[in-house]
Amino acid sequence: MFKIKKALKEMLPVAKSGFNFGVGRNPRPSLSINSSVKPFNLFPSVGRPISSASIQAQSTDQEIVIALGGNVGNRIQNFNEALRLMKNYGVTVTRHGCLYETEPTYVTDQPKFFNSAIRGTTKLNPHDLLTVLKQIEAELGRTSGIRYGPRPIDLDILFYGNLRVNSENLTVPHERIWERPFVLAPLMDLLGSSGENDTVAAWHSFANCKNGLFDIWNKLGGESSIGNEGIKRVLPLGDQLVDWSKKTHVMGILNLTPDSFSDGGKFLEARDAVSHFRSLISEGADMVDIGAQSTRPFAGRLTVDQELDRLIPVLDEIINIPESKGIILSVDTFYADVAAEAVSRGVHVVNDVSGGTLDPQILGVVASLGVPFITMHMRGQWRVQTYFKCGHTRK
Ligand SMILES: Nc1ncnc2c1ncn2[C@@H]1O[C@H](COP(=O)(O)OP(=O)(O)OP(=O)(O)O)[C@@H](O)[C@H]1O
Ligand SMILES: Nc1nc2c(c(=O)[nH]1)N=C(CO)CN2
Repeated sequence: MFKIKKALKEMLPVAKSGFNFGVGRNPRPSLSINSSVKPFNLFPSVGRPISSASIQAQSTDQEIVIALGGNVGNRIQNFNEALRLMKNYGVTVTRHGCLYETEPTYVTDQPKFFNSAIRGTTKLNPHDLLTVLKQIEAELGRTSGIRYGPRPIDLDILFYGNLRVNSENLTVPHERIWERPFVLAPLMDLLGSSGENDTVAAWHSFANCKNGLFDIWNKLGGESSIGNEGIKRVLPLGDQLVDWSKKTHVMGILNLTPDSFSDGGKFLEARDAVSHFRSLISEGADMVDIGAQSTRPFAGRLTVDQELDRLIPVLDEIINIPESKGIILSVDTFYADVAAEAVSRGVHVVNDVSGGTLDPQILGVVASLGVPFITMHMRGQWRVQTYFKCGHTRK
């Protein structure tokens, strides 16, 4: 009872004020969300149908999965905008699936789709969530077109807590999950290797197979179908769409440091560094990671300015040589300011050996730059990494 009251109290401000449609570049029409529970048929995955009293308990956070698809306009911009709006309107995104480029199904004479899925939590009830998703689709320019035809964005509710919903305008789990590789592939990215909690166990149970959703996915081809069957795992980097499923990509390392293990001191001069960059490319590197700060044990730490002084002259030369066209560049740094400067000069990826722990600004900065972030794990403090052996530390 306490939980229900608390949940209703938490929902009240939302219900009173509506969601913040005014935020962002364009003023948006306001949508008032009525948080009261609408009538719908509920059949919990296990056990008896839920009574209306317990329906209200769903206004506490529920775990949900939403599938995204779209094949009209700037697909990545539409996905990003849909995610931003979802967050604004009451969905907390907790996990992102990978991004897939997929051949159109059902109606095949239309452009390729982007597909992905997110896992999140929401206090919106299922029908209010559907209303919000329809509103976002409309805001992103979706108009009623042909069934299964082209659209800037399609947002489908795959799962809502452990509930089954069957109403005139909403069916959860989504009816066509089971036949769609473009839905199952990103859904797999959102699941742990086995049931993580009761809600995820319920999602598996909806599949009516011994190994739940994993069996359904494997029947449709599973991981080995990615890259072959009209479904590619992709990542937009600058103006390229990189297909990660086509082959193993090789990353070359360019250390602009005096003291790194393998090549310290060899490429301090810009001329030598650029020449090494060229030879990495000629030997088949698809990506080059450029770092000016040594993170080996006992290395002294450079300031932002010192790191930039080493990095920028080399970076500027590399960006301007023809060989760098089509090559993915990453900057190996743990400083937010170095990451921002490198990206402004054309670097595609930020690679942080400290996983965001040495400069707390870096995660927010990289998020606002909108570039991929490689998060590395470092054992213990930088200076003592080698002392972490078999779980013991030495002072
Ligand atoms: N789980 C669900 N998620 C989203 N919409 C749903 C769901 N269940 C039923 N619907 C209903 O389906 C209607 C049609 O949805 P939509 O226009 O997205 O169809 P579609 O994209 O052409 O096909 P599909 O939903 O199979 O991908 C929606 O207006 C909505 O009322
Ligand atoms: N590959 C792919 N094909 C589709 C998709 C989609 O998201 N991806 N959505 C459709 C409309 O629901 C119809 N066909």
